[in-house]
Amino acid sequence: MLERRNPISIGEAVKQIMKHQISGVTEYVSISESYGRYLSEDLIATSNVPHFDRAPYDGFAVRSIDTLEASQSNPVEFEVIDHIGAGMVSSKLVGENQAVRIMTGAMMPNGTDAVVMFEVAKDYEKNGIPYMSIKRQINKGTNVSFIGEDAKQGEVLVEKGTLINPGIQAMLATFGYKEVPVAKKPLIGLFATGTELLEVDEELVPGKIRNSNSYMIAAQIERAGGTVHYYGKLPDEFDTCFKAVKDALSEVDILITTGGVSVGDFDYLPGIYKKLGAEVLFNKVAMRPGSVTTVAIYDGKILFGLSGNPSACYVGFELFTRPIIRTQLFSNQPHLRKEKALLEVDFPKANPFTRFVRSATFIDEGRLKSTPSGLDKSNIIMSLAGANSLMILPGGTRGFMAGNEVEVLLLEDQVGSVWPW
Ligand SMILES: Nc1nc2c(c(=O)[nH]1)N[C@H]1C(S)=C(S)[C@@H](COP(=O)(O)OP(=O)(O)OC[C@H]3O[C@@H](n4cnc5c(N)ncnc54)[C@H](O)[C@@H]3O)O[C@H]1N2
Ligand code: MOO
Ligand SMILES: [Mg+2]
Repeated sequence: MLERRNPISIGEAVKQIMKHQISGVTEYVSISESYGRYLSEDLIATSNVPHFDRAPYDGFAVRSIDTLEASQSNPVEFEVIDHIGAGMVSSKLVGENQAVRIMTGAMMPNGTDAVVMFEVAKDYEKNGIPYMSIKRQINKGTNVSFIGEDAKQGEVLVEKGTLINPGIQAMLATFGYKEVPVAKKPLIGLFATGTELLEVDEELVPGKIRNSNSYMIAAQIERAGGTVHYYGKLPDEFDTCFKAVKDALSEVDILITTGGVSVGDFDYLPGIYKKLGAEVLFNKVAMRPGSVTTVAIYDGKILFGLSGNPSACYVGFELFTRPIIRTQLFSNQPHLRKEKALLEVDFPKANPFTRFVRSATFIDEGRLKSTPSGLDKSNIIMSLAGANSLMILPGGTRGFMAGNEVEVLLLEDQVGSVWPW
């Protein structure tokens, strides 16, 4: 007899899963390999940057007090007593009406408090001694890059869980991180189930299709920041599937299966969870696509039973698996970022379930707009290629029209959100 399933809300489903989140683990990698990884600790300034006052221009370091009388009609003359470039330190103490010829990046000499750019000075020699003169007053601090201007020691600069980008690479080097604490990439096991599945290099035959979900999910895992262990595809045979799933669970903390999770005669995942003695958190969610998404817990491990239908599988992963992976990457904002966008097309038909329409969201004249990236059916593959977002059309009795404001979940974004529901 057909088992009746009770759909739970999306928010409740996410909440249930997040109760079983797995903590992240730190590993150290060389700075040259840290680009694209996620910080596992807050990045704190270990020193002031710069850690000495320095010149931001090529010119002359002076005591501003000596420039007070300078004007167009009254040039003030300075004796140039030293000459330094970046990396050099002047040993001179600069006195009244003295200056040091200084290059960008060099440390301000003792006694000086301003830099006169070459462009506003006139330099010359008298009896083999270098001099310069200026015709304007320079305020204290002019053209000085002060200690701590860029970062103050002890300041938290980047939060843990952040993707390391080229700018963060520069910071890491600035603060002397030869080895960088990053989140160990979570390892996620993956099976595709279905007797109909062909390998990617097999010829098409009647009734069979190529297994596309494995490659799609593997890429989604990578995009989320994890590593995939692909175990291969399984035929719809209970014993084979049961053994394969059980064995894999001794190797990974998170196991994804795709297919075989609905109420069909060859949908064996529900029976497998039962025989394992796994706790099924839910097996129906009030959403489209992905309503059959099932999540179970076994021995502290999370089993994601994603739908076999490609679009449903894709959406199930992004809503339910991604935040688990991002939490293991130390993110405090593990969910997809939610923004408001203007709908580009009509969806006149109401749907009792909340829909996640694969869509292309773009900026037009300063506003986010969103349009479906293909057919809105759960068995569709082609709409996924152009999807950079999931447009949320809340379930209910009304349809939606072009120009309505809708919420979109951004798939390629790195910021994420704390809780989008
Ligand atoms: N009587 C009912 N039938 C169905 C229901 C229902 O509630 N009552 N739910 C429908 C919904 S919604 C979905 S979604 C699908 C989910 O099916 P399963 O998760 O059990 O997946 P399968 O039956 O194994 O396959 C469904 C579909 O997807 C294709 N598929 C499977 N794996 C792959 C793969 N790796 N790559 C590409 N395509 C794949 C498969 O060939 C099927 O066409 O159930 C509905 N039925
Ligand atoms: O789970 Mo099905 O995707 O609602 O299409
Ligand atoms: Mg099925």
